Amino acid sequence: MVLFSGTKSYFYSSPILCKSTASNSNHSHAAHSLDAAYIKRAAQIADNSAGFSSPHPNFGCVIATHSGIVAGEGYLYAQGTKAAEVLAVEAAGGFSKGSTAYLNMEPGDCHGDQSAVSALVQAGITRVVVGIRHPLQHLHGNAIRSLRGQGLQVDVVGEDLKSKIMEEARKSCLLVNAPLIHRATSQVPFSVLKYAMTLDGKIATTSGHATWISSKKSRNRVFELRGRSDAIIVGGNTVRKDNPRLTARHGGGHTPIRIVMTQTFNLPEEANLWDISDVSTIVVTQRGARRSFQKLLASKGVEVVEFDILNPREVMEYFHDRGYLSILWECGGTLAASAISSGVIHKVFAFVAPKIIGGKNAPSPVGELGMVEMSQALDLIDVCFEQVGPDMLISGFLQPVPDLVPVIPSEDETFAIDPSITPYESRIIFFYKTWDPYGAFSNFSPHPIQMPDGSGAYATWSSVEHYYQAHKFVGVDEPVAKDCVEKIKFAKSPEEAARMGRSMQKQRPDLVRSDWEGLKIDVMYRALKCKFSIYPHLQSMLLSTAGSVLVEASPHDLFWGGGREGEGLNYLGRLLMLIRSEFLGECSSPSEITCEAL
Ligand SMILES: NC(=O)C1=CN([C@@H]2O[C@H](COP(=O)(O)OP(=O)(O)OC[C@H]3O[C@@H](n4cnc5c(N)ncnc54)[C@H](OP(=O)(O)O)[C@@H]3O)[C@@H](O)[C@H]2O)C=CC1
Ligand SMILES: Nc1c(N[C@@H]2O[C@H](COP(=O)(O)O)[C@@H](O)[C@H]2O)[nH]c(=O)[nH]c1=O
Repeated sequence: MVLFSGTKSYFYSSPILCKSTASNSNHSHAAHSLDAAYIKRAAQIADNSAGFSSPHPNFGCVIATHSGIVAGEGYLYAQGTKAAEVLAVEAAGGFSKGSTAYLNMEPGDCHGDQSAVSALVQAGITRVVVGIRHPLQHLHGNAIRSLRGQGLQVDVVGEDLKSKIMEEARKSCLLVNAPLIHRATSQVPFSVLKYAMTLDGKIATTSGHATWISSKKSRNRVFELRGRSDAIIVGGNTVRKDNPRLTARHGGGHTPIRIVMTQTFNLPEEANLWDISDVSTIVVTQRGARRSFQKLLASKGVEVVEFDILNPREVMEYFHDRGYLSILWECGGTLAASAISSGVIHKVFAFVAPKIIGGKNAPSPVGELGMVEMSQALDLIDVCFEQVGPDMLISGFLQPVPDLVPVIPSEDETFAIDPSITPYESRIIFFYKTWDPYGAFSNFSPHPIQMPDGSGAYATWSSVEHYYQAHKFVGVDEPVAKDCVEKIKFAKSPEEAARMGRSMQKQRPDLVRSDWEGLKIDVMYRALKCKFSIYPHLQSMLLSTAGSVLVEASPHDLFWGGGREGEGLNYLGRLLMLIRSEFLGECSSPSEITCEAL
């Protein structure tokens, strides 16, 4: 279970430290071991955010004093929350001075405010050890350069620190961000195929019955795997046979959405997956398949996305563009074979139960791959064996974690922020996720705003998203609505605020203020105006885009975003352009914004 703590402040003498101080002759070797141990520890705590930080990296930071004692730790909880380095120096307090900071990955300065770098510098850290450089080109090397420029000693594992133990430490850093590195390299989300099979290799009986093959303990483990994923995907036949729920029921943790892939759209009218009160479901299908049934599902709140060519690669490319980091495939053998053949599966988790069911036609975990000789078999890499209750869990990579040389090119071209840019130069700047070159324009960026409430008193909101989502329910005279506003206000991340606001709006439309549709643009405008007024560097970034069209590259949000093929209304982009014009003195601030005014 992932519990939010974000920071831990404690002092302990590590066993490695005892060794290192005991033997002076072996001092440099001991110091080296200490560096490796703390880099591994940084990777270990970074893993706490798996599922939450998507599609951004998992970051961990350990601060150790000159004498090798851990003074503070922190990890990035989710996108749009405080950087791991900020949390670690807060936890270490005065002990940061003269200490060493260990980072599993070079921080990425996505917002022009260098919060991680300045936290380390201001706290008086004198040395930084970096496990791996940031893999994205527009962020790669920036923080390291900046830290060195400010006089800190920066040692990068594998460059400045080389040895076998350092190689192991580096590997732990690659593994903790394997989904990110795979995603960035292959331009599809990191995909894990998970299945449960009997000892004789069956995933169901001949009749298609499959509950249960693996033990309760194994299935609990599956809930954890779900909690680390952005989405779980199954094929239409699994929906027809199993009527699954596909929820992460281990308590706490991230809640993935559910995806059904169906060519025929021959799906049941009633199914657990159509209950979207807690989690959303997206059905991806062939263009034109059973349109009337599509409408019926849409009326239940299920999202349907049509594809000209429905195959695992196209579908994964779409979810990559939608910002998904990792996907758990819990499908049967037919879809699994298709996904493996398309090259989109990166890792496999196979639960093997000590049971035999037999059956010549009972399905197996992977269908036809067209292989005829054993030499063609796919070998798993970095294989792990683990006993889970009575079952054996075998896991391994189908595709090795790519190394970071050469650097992975950024999706979007990086434009230098240049105030001399001519207003006549027209181009489109897309932004979406907070780590994009213009990611600070996203409502999920970690920039708190101060906004007046009904009585005129100012309150702080952790992000524009927190403010926007909560305002769906502001002023509604119902205790549940008031409670909802408070819960959203104190949501731990912008993503959680968004999830709470959206699901409450779906479940209890009666609690949404009656004037919301007419008001929402104005609410967003005011929040954005505040954000770009109080952060000078964000205002400069916005002004530097003068002459460019700003588009929120959300392929699914057709109101705030630009849509998949430019069919979206892009109101977020439009509001930003309006605010930019106001800052440039090209227009005055309107008293109230409506759709028509944009
Ligand atoms: N033990 C385990 O771990 C699991 C067992 N199972 C069992 O497996 C059986 C179902 O297996 P299976 O039919 O393979 O599973 P799936 O339903 O997961 O996959 C096949 C279905 O996927 C859809 N699909 C869409 N695009 C493609 C594509 N490009 N290639 C292939 N399929 C596509 C089709 O749906 P459509 O027909 O709607 O067009 C197709 O029938 C059930 O008995 C179930 O209980 C299932 C999951 C896990
Ligand atoms: N039968 C089987 C699995 N089957 C998978 O789990 C899905 C059901 O999930 P849920 O409805 O959330 O409990 C089912 O459709 C299939 O994808 N998984 C396992 O770990 N072990 C098992 O023995």
